[in-house]
Formats: sequence, structure tokens, C-alpha cells
Amino acid sequence: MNVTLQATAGHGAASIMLERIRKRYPDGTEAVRELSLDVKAGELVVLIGPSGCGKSTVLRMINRLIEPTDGRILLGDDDVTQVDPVVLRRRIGYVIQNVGLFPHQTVAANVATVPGLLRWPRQRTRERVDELLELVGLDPGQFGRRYPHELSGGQRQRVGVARALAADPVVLLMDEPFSAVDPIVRTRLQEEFLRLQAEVRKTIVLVTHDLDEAVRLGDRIAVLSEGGRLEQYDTPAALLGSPASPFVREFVGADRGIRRLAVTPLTREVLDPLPGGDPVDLPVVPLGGSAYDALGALLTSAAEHAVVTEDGQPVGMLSRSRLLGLSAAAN
Ligand SMILES: Nc1ncnc2c1ncn2[C@@H]1O[C@H](COP(=O)(O)OP(=O)(O)OP(=O)(O)O)[C@@H](O)[C@H]1O
Repeated sequence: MNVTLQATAGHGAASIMLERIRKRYPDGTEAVRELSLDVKAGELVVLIGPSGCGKSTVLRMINRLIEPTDGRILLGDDDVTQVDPVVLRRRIGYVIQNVGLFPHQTVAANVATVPGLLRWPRQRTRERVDELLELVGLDPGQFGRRYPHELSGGQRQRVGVARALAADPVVLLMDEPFSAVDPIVRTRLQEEFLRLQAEVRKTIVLVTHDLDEAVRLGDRIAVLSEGGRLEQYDTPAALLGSPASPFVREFVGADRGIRRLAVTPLTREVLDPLPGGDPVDLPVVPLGGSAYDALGALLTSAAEHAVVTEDGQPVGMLSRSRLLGLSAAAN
């Protein structure tokens, strides 16, 4: 029996529940032996792990590009195996490495793919395409009529995200979405993507090889080992601060202390009192900013201390040794 996705449609985001899912390929490969995972509505979860551990298989089981051998996948209240795969895929955005744009269609036509399948009226589709191109930072007038080969890699990636968001999906699946662009463009796309996510708040499952990307983007990170075994499922700070197994400890690496600074906000507890008189020529960093950025400011100015401000007013001093202590606490 096929049921529709009425329970979840139109509400912007749906939770995902993987219940003891398993995938055995016809040749006998046990890509996923048994995995349970919950993703809350509006949460961005990153799947990370060594090559071949089953990340893409898990992702593709959610939109039924691959059928699970066993187990249940719930999208909101709906069991996805009971939903027509075509209907399902229109409700789930999917972004892959190198985007997979249709080369002979314009940017606007690419973004309009799913609204077209859903037979939206032309005017509504046109408005939606313009809205989405603007949302991902591309001027519709300038880019709508171009073809994919007339774009940079980063611009193509943004079109891929716009296309995936076009019919307001309840879930977005992303498989290595930023890995085909160079590191500088990647960092910018990641920042833009976080801003976009703050606006649209979709439920997102993103696969990556890149731990820095996982730490930067994930609300929670699921570390998988071979056979889709869930080694740890935690916030970036908890993962870097207390790896749950030797596997995770090795996977997050010896520099996890420094990485952890990127997800550690500066709080009053780490501050020393302000000195008497005006501190001069010291770097200034905001309270609540990342400890990693503060370390960067200290290292580039070769200063031992930074002034920490709140609403522009100095509230305390931060020493280099306190910062390094924060990073060492993770090791
Ligand atoms: N169609 C298939 N038939 C048989 N085995 C497959 C098939 N697709 C994937 N596999 C195997 O399943 C396992 C998991 O593959 P999957 O692509 O999910 O891993 P991954 O973690 O996404 O890897 P990578 O990070 O390298 O992309 C691998 O051992 C892979 O060789």
C-alpha cells in the first residue's frame, strides 16, 4: 500500500528515525549490519567515517534509492517503505558531489525540476526559482539563463542546493556536497550554507570525509566504522572532548584539541580581570566568539593577552596560556 506524506508535507522539516536498518548487497557485501539513528526535525546531522563504511548506503536508503534489507525508516510518522518512491523523492531534496545538474538545461530550468514534476503553475514556479536563486546568493536575472558549464564550481554547487530546496522538501540529503570545490570556496560555501540553514531549518543528513566540515556544520555527528557500525553520536564538542572509543579517538586525531577550540565559545569563566589603566595595542575578541578565532588573533598579533568585549565594552582579559589550556583539556 502506498500512503502519501501528508503527515509531514508542508511543515518545513520532518524527523527521521532509522530503526535497526540493514543493507546486504546481492553479492553478499554487508554494507550496513545494523544501525539505529534518530535525527530531530530541523537538525543537521553529519555522517562521517572511513571510506567504504556505508555512509552513502545509509543516505540512499532514506530516499529509497537503495532498499534496506531489513529495519524501518520513519520520516515524521511515515514508514518510507510504505511511500511511493517517486512521491518520496519529491519530498526529499538530494544534493551530491559534482551536483548532477542537467547540462542542457538552464539554471532556472534545473531549479524548476521538481516544481515541474509537481505541475506547479508556471508563474508560481518562476517566482520560486527567483526566490531560491536569491536565497543561495545568485542573481536570478544574471544566472537564470546560463547553462551549468557557464558557472564556476561553487556557483554550480549553489544551484544544486537551490534545486534540492525547490519544492520545500521536508528533508535534505547531502552526499559530499562541498568536496568538489577548492578549500577556500568550500569554507565560504559552508558559511553560506549555515546561514541558509538558519533561515530554512530543514532536517539535513550530510555525508562527508572532512572532519573540519563535520565539526563546522553538524548539530550532531555520527561516526561510523565498517559495516555502518555507530561508534559515537554526539555534538561536535562532546565528540572532540570525550571520544567514546579508541576508534573515535584515532579518527578525530591528535589535533582534536585545536579543533575543539572551534566549537568552544569564550565564556566569562576563562577570563582574567581587566588590568588597571587602558590596555593598548592588544587584540580584541568578542565574548561568545570561538576560542579558535581568539587563538588566531593572539597568534597573528604575537600578544600574550587579548581584551574580551561584550557589546563593545571590555569585560576581561584572555591569556594565551588559558586558551592553550582549553585545547589541552581535550587531549
Ligand atoms: N551496489 C553495490 N554492490 C555491492 N557492494 C556495494 C555496492 N555499493 C556499495 N557497496 C559496498 O558497500 C560498502 C559501503 O559502501 P558505501 O558507498 O555506502 O560507503 P561510503 O562510506 O559511502 O564510502 P566512501 O566514503 O568511499 O564514499 C562498501 O564496501 C562498498 O564496496
